[in-house]
Amino acid sequence: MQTLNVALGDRSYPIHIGPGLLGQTQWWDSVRARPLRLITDDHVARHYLAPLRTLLGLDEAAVRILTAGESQKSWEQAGAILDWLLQTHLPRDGCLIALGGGVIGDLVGFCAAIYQRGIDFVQVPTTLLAQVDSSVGGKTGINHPRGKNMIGAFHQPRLVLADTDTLKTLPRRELLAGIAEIIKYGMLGDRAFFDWIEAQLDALLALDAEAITYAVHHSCRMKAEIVARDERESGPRALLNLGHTFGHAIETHTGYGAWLHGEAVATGLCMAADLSARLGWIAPDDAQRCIALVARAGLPTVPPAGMTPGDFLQRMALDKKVAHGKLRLVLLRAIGEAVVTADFDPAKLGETLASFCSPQADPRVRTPAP
Ligand SMILES: NC(=O)c1ccc[n+]([C@@H]2O[C@H](COP(=O)([O-])OP(=O)(O)OC[C@H]3O[C@@H](n4cnc5c(N)ncnc54)[C@H](O)[C@@H]3O)[C@@H](O)[C@H]2O)c1
Ligand SMILES: O=C(O)C(=O)C[C@@H](O)[C@H](O)[C@H](O)COP(=O)(O)O
Ligand SMILES: [Zn+2]
Repeated sequence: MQTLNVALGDRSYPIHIGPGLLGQTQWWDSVRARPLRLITDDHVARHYLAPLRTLLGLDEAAVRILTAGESQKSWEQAGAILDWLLQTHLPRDGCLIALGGGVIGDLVGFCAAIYQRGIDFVQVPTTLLAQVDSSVGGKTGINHPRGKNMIGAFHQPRLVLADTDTLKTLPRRELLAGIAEIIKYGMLGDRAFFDWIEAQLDALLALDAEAITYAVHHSCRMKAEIVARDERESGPRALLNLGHTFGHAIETHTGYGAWLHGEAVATGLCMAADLSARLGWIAPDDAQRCIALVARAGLPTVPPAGMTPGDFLQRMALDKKVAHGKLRLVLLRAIGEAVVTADFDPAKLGETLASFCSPQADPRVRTPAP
């Protein structure tokens, strides 16, 4: 078991990572005595709800089980949860538990941020993506038909409990989605980690315990350091958005759910690498290396059929990183060195979009299963 700390003064919190944590009581000492409400989804509940309920002594009325899926990150679902919290009289010193993937974490975290102007919550991430990324850092929110995560709040959890054993029941497609965010960390800030992912990809795909624990720990360490420096994304935190301006455009275009977040980010990473090479900032071979790693991981490397450069530009214009009317992108100066910049030739962006949206997509293409 390993513990990291997200250093944010009096809002600092631990991230515990390791196998078997969900069966252990000691992690709950700081919240156990408080009024608790647990929210999860039906897939996760099947595997992990009963033992946690017993451990925490929660009765049925303290638990809410949602239908799994990205469409739950909505105003309607947030409203329903807030109604339920009021109906069940959760006081301000209560605490929410988000048991599940990034959808549950983002949605429950958002409800915690706004319920009675903010209450505590705990992240219990059960997907690889949530363990390496979404459970840490306090970005919470919901989607809008016009844009991904457009409504939300920064609200840090009190505790993150990442039981790596839960990944054993994760569907393979969801495992791959998590690997996309792991590749992102290597590309944006740590070339040695990128090399490690290339070397250990088969071990990660086989859920080798040592490789998975290292990947979760290293990713969380990178994210915790960035978040501690720039909690509200006024600077370097935007590096964590590598691949996301393209990826979010795909998710919004496809209506949230047809493409998993990690799949859309995977394609976005390829597009960011390609554009960086077209700008002459990285060698074409390095861009190819990034795309090859994404493809080897069984992730898509081009956008959905029929999505046009115009579709991208329209969606990207609403990206949250737009400043003074200018699109800012996270691009590469090298593998392991990303920058956030508005200073790129838009014609080159057009070339990337045209090349990736081409109907004669290149043979690296792999689109996600329906
Ligand atoms: N807040 C952040 O910093 C941040 C970072 C990255 C992604 N996100 C958000 O996270 C969301 C994606 O999260 P996700 O990829 O975890 O998807 P998800 O929450 O939809 O979970 C994926 C699927 O796996 C199932 N599942 C979860 N854990 C399981 C387990 N252990 N065994 C079996 N099935 C399990 C879920 O029921 C669901 O069907 C997106 O909305 C994305 O925007 C947020
Ligand atoms: O924590 C961050 O900061 C990130 O950007 C992590 C991303 O992986 C994540 O998908 C995040 O939700 C994107 O945030 P957004 O502000 O671009 O909506
Ligand atoms: Zn992401």
